[in-house]
Order: sequence, then C-alpha cells, then structure tokens
Amino acid sequence: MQTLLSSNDNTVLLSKKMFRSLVLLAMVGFAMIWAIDFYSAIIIRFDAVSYPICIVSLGVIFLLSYKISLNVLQHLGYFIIAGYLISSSIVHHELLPHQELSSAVQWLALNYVMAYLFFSRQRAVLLTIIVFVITMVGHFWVLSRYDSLDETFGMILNMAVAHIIYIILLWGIVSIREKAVYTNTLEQQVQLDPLTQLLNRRGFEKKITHFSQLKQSVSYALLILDVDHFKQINDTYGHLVGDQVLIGLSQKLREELRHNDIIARWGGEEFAVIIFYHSVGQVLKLAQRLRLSVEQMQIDNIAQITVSIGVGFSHEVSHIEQLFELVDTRLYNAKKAGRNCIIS
Ligand SMILES: Nc1nc2c(ncn2[C@@H]2O[C@H](COP(=O)(O)OP(=O)(O)OP(=O)(O)O)[C@@H](O)[C@H]2O)c(=O)[nH]1
Repeated sequence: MQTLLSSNDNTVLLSKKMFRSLVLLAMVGFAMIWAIDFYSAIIIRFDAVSYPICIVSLGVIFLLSYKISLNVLQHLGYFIIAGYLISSSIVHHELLPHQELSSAVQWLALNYVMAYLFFSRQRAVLLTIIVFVITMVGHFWVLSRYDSLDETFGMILNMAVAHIIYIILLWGIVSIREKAVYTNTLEQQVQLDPLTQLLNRRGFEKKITHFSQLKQSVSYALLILDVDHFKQINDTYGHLVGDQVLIGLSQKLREELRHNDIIARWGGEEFAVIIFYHSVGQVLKLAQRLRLSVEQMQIDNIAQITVSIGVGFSHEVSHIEQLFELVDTRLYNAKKAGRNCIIS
C-alpha cells in the first residue's frame, strides 16, 4: 500500500501552496486571538510575548517555503505550534485557581489534527504519542503543585480520555481514507493496459456498460482498428519495436480523438474506440484521418505501418453486443479486402 500512496514515509499529499495557506491561517489565528485577549484584558504575559514570536516564526516559515523542502518546514511549523500550545496551556494552569482547567486546554487537540494533516500516518502516530505524553506529564506536573494527588489524577485522566478519543478518531478517519484511495488506485490499475496506459478490455467493457445504461438515446460509433501484419513487424524488427508501434498508435488515437471519446487497447494489436457523433459522415471522415495519420507514422526503420478499421453505428443494432459482432465482421472484411482500409 505504501508504494502506491506515497514515495516515502514522510510524504504527504500536501502541496506547498496548501501548506502556505495553512501557515497564513495559523498567523491570522494567532493575530486574532492576540487581539481578542488584548482587548478583553485577559492576556497573560507569557502569551503577550509568545504570540508575536509565533507569528514572526510562521512568517519566516512562509518565506522559507519558497526555498526549503516542505518536509523540513512542516516539522518546523509543527514544533512551533505544538510547542506553544502545550507550554501556553501549562503556564495558564500555573495562574489558575485550584481544580480548574484553563480554556487553553481546548487548543491542545489541534496538535493531533496538525500531525495527521502534515505527516504520513506512521509519522503522525509517533508524533501524537510523543505530544500526548508531554502534554499529560506537563499538566500533571503543574496541576499537582496546587491540587491534591487525587484531584490531579482526576483532571489528568479526564483530559487523557478526551485526547485518546481524538487520536483514535483521527487515526480511524485517515486509515479509512487511505484504504479508499488504495482501493480506487488498484481498481484503476487493473483497468489500464500497462504498455499504452489506455483502458484495457476490462476497463473498456466496464465503461461502456455504464454509459450504455445511462445514455441509451445517445448516438455512438464503434471503431476497431487492427495493425496490419503486426506479426511480421515483430518478427522483422523485434518485439520492443512492436511495442513502440502500439505506443505510437495509442498516442495517435489520443491526439485525434476528443476527450469524451472512449479509447482502449482491445487485444494484442487491436484498439477499440467509441465515438459520440453528430453524423455518420463525420465518423467516416475521422476514421479516414486516423488511417492516414497511422500511415505517416515513423517508427524505427519500419517502411510503413497501416491499420484496417471496422466501423459500426449504434442505430444499426438494438444492443451494444451486436455492434461488436458487426464491427468484428467488418474488420475481418477489411483484412480480406487487402488491409489498410475502412469498412462500415
Ligand atoms: N510487440 C508486441 N506484440 C504483440 C503484443 N500483443 C500481441 N502481439 C503480437 O501481435 C501479433 C498479432 O499477429 P496476428 O494476429 O497474426 O496478426 P497480424 O500479423 O497483424 O496479421 P493481420 O492482422 O492479419 O494483418 C502476434 O505476433 C502477437 O505476438 C504486444 O503487447 N507487443
């Protein structure tokens, strides 16, 4: 799963642009809380010093993001914010009356969210455990200085349960997402031809079953293209050159066809294409253009590459399976007629 989702343990799908937006958000957040605390006269000296330090540090990280790798900056940003949130909460408790948790506690959960946002799941698990332990030990230390041991244990356990639930939920959400991405990637891979990166037969069948159920009123044409004398190309120039012909042909099809047409490698040297069309003449023109542009293809020293094409239209049949039979017969006839031609 790892190789599909990320190239190494630290890689996360967070772009630099996104990272910069998050840094800006954090700076704005700090500035707002600073202003609120200041105007409501609840600011403590620790925060009065820490807020500007955090804002400036984040500003530096923002600027460095144009120069330094994201991985380093994510760690730096995380340690600044997590370090501030934990120490601020501990200092707030130093100033509070007994048996009370400060409002600074509510921000601590952000440390776990940030870990899963910035880092891979494995790294986030490690960081959340470290942050959890530091948070609990720090708060135990400060609370136990003013409260009895029983009271301190009560408050710490209360906090620990909430934090553990946060951590488990975050881990669960990320695991479910990763699994969904993995399944999706696998599903896409089994529907792709590895050589040409076109849909393979399985992917093509899935796609056309889906669209033929949805769009019964849409007119479409099926083209099957088959490279002429491909065995001879393989035998004369080698299998690798044969592969290059197939890749070249798939690129041609991509270039000539529109985005919503469906292209697939149907078999060895056979390609199937579904074209949504306005007129029969338009499809035949396109087939002709395809045939001619394949004729122009230059691969290795091959004198000429040609294709035979069978064409059929949705209005000729009542079901898509019949269309495949019809086009197959026409392709066979094109081969019999001497190849490098189109039969519709
Ligand atoms: N290089 C390469 N060859 C392949 C691949 N898949 C199938 N082939 C070859 O394609 C050739 C198809 O040969 P045939 O079915 O006899 O068809 P043909 O030689 O093109 O003859 P006509 O279709 O009658 O013009 C076989 O030699 C297969 O080994 C592939 O992925 N790469």
